[in-house]
Amino acid sequence: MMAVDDDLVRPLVRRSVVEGVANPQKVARLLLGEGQAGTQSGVHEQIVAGDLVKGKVPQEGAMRVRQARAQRGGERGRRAVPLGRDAVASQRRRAAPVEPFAHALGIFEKIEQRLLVIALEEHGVGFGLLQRGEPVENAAAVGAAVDVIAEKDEPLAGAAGVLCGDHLQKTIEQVGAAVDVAHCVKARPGGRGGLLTFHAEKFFEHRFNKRLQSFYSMEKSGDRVKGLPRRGLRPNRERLREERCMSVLVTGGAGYIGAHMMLALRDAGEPAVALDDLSVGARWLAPEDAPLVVADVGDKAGLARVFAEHDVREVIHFAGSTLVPESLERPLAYYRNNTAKTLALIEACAEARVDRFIFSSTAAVYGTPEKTPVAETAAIRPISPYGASMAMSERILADAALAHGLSYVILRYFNVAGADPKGRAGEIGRPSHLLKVAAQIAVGARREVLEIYGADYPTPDGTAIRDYVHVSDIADAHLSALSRVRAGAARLTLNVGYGRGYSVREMIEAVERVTGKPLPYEAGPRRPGDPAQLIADTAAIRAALDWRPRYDDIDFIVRTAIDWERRLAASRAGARP
Ligand SMILES: O=c1ccn([C@@H]2O[C@H](COP(=O)(O)OP(=O)(O)O[C@H]3O[C@H](CO)[C@@H](O)[C@H](O)[C@H]3O)[C@@H](O)[C@H]2O)c(=O)[nH]1
Repeated sequence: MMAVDDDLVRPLVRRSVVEGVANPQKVARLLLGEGQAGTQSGVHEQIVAGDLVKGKVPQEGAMRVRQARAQRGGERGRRAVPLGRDAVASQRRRAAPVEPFAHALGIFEKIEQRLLVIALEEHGVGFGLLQRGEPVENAAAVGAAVDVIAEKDEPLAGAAGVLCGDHLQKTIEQVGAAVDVAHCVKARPGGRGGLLTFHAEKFFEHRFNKRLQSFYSMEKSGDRVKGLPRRGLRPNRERLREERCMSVLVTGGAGYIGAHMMLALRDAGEPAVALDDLSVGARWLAPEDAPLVVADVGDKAGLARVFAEHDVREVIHFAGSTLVPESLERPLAYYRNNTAKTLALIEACAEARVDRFIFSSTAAVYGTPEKTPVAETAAIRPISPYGASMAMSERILADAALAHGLSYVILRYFNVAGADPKGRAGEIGRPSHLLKVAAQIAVGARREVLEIYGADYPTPDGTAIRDYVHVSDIADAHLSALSRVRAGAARLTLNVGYGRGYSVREMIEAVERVTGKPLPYEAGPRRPGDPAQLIADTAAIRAALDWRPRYDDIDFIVRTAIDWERRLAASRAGARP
């Protein structure tokens, strides 16, 4: 592998077209037409020239380049193979502008290479290939996002992966730990010598829209897509490029679900900014490498500043109060935090250029549904101030969307539970959620006995049934919703659940299975505001979004909650677990 000359790389990167071709012989083969078709010779010439300047191109490779150019003839052929920096510079000056173009080298199968190229072009993504150990700063000039891809089976120091925004200052070596490994089927991050195998399908799934994904699967299965040229779809590049530079605003980004959302966005290579007043969340819960604005979500002037400063066009709104029993004690706080502040946020969006909105709502808007599983078409009859405050916010958003051209997805989620499987985030404090309380008792962080709120419900074992959804799946649903609003105008309200429920007793049994210890509990009276049963009808979300839950396994959910609680218990109060 050869190092690419910085002076050469920088201007090329600035044009979003770096071909850090590792091996000049490969370049030669490409120019000879033996490799991937469709090369942009301007780029290759410059890179080859750069390699030649360093005197590292094997004679054979240089010869073949010469031959190739000679065969093509023309002026470019005649001035091929410059031998000094001046020649490189002059060639660089004369080189015609080139289209974004890339070779994925060895990471992808051929078909994937081509599709990757199409995808990157499609999305106007600044794209570059850097050498092992090459500082990523060389690519920083591209702007908001750079995809860095190294060769297959290359040591982790030249890791394969997706980088963006804040990672740009890191070298590829450092990136070994920082790189998104979510889309890698095999990864040993954090150390030298590991291998990352890039999982192209996952990459496409998360990064690109449905249309492209289906194109990808059809191409992969060998089908031709009728009416589409083989080199793909012609997008509005300007718009796509613009989108790549924006940040997604995550309100409540230092809270339980918001922090998972920030992680999911980072894992997907999406620049994001968190906004949180830290009343419930904590600074250390939000990813360290993402900006966190400490502000009130109802402060319109503050929001306008954040929108402008971070070029926000999309908002994912989590900030608010979420505890059913607390809402009965402090209803006005719930209407202020959840309804009035959401109104202020939507007003600020309407006044700015923010036109895509994902709203985290709740199954509590259904109250006690007549039918279970409950579909989105069911009557909205909340039985707690919490549910009512969120139902009002939903209505405000829907009305504002019609009048102000907002595109939105409302996600009504059922019982969020568990913690990040990698242990990076989880629920903190002493909220009243069943699994949180049970996990705290199980690890000794709470001394009391778990109280079952009602054992006389009309359910098989008498205890209330809920549809528990892993928090990372909730975050993924938001990512899918984001893709959906980007794909075109959307006004969708969708349940987020797995479509099956567990009773309180079944949850206790799951905790006992995972810990291998009995959990002390006793049955008490019903808790006001609790319906007997809440299970999602998931048909709508499965049809509307490309959301595929990854953690639909109650023992896994419980295990992540227990692991998180153990981390918290082991750390000193307030310290990062
Ligand atoms: O110590 C406890 C805590 C809870 N429960 C029961 O466990 C079930 C789940 O309760 P909890 O975890 O407090 O969640 P919910 O009250 O169902 O509300 C959650 O689920 C809603 C959607 O279903 C979300 O909107 C809310 O934000 C979220 O708090 C309910 O039947 C509770 O009565 C107990 O029996 N003992």
